[in-house]
Amino acid sequence: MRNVHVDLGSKSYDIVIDRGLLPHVGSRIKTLLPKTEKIAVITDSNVGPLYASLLQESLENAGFSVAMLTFTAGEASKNLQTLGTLYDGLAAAGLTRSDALIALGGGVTGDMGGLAAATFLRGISFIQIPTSLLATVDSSVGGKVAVDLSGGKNLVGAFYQPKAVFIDPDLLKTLPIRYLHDGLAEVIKYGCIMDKELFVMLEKIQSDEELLNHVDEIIEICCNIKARIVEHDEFDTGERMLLNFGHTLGHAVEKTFHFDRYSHGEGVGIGMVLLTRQSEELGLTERGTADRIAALLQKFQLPIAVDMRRDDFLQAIALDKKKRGSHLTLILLKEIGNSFLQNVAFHELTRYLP
Ligand SMILES: NC(=O)c1ccc[n+]([C@@H]2O[C@H](COP(=O)([O-])OP(=O)(O)OC[C@H]3O[C@@H](n4cnc5c(N)ncnc54)[C@H](O)[C@@H]3O)[C@@H](O)[C@H]2O)c1
Ligand SMILES: O=C(O)C(=O)C[C@@H](O)[C@H](O)[C@H](O)COP(=O)(O)O
Ligand SMILES: [Zn+2]
Repeated sequence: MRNVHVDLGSKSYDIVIDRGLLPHVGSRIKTLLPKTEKIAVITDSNVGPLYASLLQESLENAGFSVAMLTFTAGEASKNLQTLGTLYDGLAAAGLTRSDALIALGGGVTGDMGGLAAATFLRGISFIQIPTSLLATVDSSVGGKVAVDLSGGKNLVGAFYQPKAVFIDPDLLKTLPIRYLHDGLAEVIKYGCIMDKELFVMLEKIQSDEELLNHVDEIIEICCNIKARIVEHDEFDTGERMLLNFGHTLGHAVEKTFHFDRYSHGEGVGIGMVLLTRQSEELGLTERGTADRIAALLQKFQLPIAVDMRRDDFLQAIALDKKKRGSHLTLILLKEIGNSFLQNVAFHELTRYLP
């Protein structure tokens, strides 16, 4: 078992990483939330049929009554309409303020379930049980919860920390390869922004099988990086923005293709390469860095280019959450493992765009 503690004062919590954890998670949650009687589990149409009954049984054995709410899998569901349906489900299940919500699934489930937990009855206890690589290494940690608008990614959301994150890496065995690679893009991101050793370790991995053999260690490394950043900057006013490397262009890619062509990790991968190529041209990044990132992404069948024009990027970036008035904060690399924030006037942004 591995444990990563997130130290946020009264909002502190543990990330537990343990194979075979899911069938035993009910008793752990009972210890954590002794006054809770009812738990709503939010899951999607792929993950539900695989794992919901195992979780339900574990929760019921621990004495909870359980309401299961399922939505259609995919980023295109991460919106206000689905959220509204979830609120109706929570109300119909009769949840009270001492009850709790569990998100069982990938980042879409965690982000939307978290926003439901943050807002239903003005906030009920929230637990993350991430099931995709991306959710284990990134989205289940740190408390960013949100849904998309057609105008942009994660535009309606909150900062709402979970009471615990329970990771059972055995669940990754059923994850489709496309989404294993999608999650890897965020792992590569961590390597790029502050862990050269992690990046080099990924460069040495030659197959998906080898990747899965290292996955517990990779999850622990990434959760530790994110936990330390979030402890310093929970509300994304400085250092936390480094976690957004590749996301300004990546979110633009996702939005431009209506959230159904490129997955989040695919968008982030494209964003990391395109931005780093430009910053190399501007003399801000060590030469060869973009090629190195691109080679690593390509080894795991991730895209490194996109059919978009500069105007498409500009339009989509207009609502980026790192924009303050007429300035936008970009995240750039000096070299692999070394990142910095660059404040750019919006009218000068084209210098950084492909
Ligand atoms: N809050 C944050 O800090 C944060 C961080 C990174 C990404 N995100 C968000 O996370 C989302 C992407 O997450 P994702 O890649 O997990 O997407 P996702 O939730 O759509 O999951 C990807 C696909 O894998 C399936 N799946 C998940 N776990 C499975 C399993 N164990 N077995 C079989 N199928 C499984 C899902 O049903 C889905 O089809 C995006 O919306 C992104 O914006 C949020
Ligand atoms: O936790 C963070 O902070 C991140 O930026 C992690 C990102 O991987 C994640 O995609 C996040 O949801 C993006 O945040 P946003 O504020 O740009 O919506
Ligand atoms: Zn991300």
